[in-house]
Amino acid sequence: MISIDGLTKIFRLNKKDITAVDHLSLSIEDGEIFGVIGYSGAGKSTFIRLLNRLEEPTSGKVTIQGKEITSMKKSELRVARQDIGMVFQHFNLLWSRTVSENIAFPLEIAGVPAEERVRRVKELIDLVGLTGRENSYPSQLSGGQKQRVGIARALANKPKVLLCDEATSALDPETTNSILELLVNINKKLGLTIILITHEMHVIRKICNRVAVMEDGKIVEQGDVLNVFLRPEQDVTKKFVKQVMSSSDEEELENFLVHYTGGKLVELTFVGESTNQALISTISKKFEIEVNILQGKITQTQRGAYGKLTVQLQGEDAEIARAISFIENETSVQLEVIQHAN
Ligand SMILES: Nc1ncnc2c1ncn2[C@@H]1O[C@H](COP(=O)(O)OP(=O)(O)OP(=O)(O)O)[C@@H](O)[C@H]1O
Repeated sequence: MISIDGLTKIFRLNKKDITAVDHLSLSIEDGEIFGVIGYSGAGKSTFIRLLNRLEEPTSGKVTIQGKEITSMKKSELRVARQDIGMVFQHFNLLWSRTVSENIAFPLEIAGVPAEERVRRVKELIDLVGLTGRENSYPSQLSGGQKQRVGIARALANKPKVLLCDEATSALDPETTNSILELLVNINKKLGLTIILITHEMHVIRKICNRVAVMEDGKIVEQGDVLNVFLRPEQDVTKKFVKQVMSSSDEEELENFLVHYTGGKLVELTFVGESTNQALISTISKKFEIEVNILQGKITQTQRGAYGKLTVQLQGEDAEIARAISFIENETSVQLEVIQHAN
């Protein structure tokens, strides 16, 4: 659907070159929700703006649906952009226009006849859940409602691709969730390909199929969301995964581990299918051991569930060893012995 090849953007500021995006190559499939995550300054905003040439690349190629965006003349680009909707962090609404008029704006520019515009605007208002607010002005709306207008406007010309530039960063956690749900619905209902950039791993966890991690203008790691959660390779990725999986409780637990004496402490990692296995009850029935759950968290991603459980296995050494060997060899749950308790 989208292929990005050697994309580079160098800004010149006070006679110094700043490479915001550095020979970036990526390929995005039709109908997926693809997330790009990185810390501030990694080059995410520049990257997403290069895709529809809101920012002109220094070099490299962007091809969307077989059409090379980067070689288009301005007039061709104007037409191609109707297939690429964009949602912004700060909504970018027209403050003197009502909700309906904001959504109708791109239709006016595309020369859609008035009658069809009215019909299409109504459809979009229903789709994003703004029925009843048609004649409100942006200043009368909550942040979440403003973003719904932003999304409806981006969808007006029935694009094939939706670019989301930190679309939920200005929203509180609850509103963020409702906007993320809306994006998933739109993706499913319309089969739209969505590329989003964010600095929050929760956003990636909740809605993305695949993720790329960006640092210093480059993609340093990418893959299926579950795989990246399970086996983060780069330090930056590990930090992002921690955003989702660890809590202050977990750090606290480390200090308390010394108090759990006897047996073995193990960390179990459940991914996808394995989260459905009744592992704890199975091993406590099958072996002469006791299983003491110390801490755990299971979280959902678009690719399945992912979770970690810290448990203490108590009993005879040989029996514990048998239980560990059973988990390692006969289940798909991953096990790591944390420490041999005193
Ligand atoms: N118009 C510009 N002129 C000069 N430098 C720029 C410009 N836009 C971005 N940069 C620089 O490019 C680098 C990447 O910025 P960019 O905004 O793309 O990162 P980001 O990952 O989106 O971070 P943030 O989330 O803080 O916006 C930064 O060093 C930034 O200062």
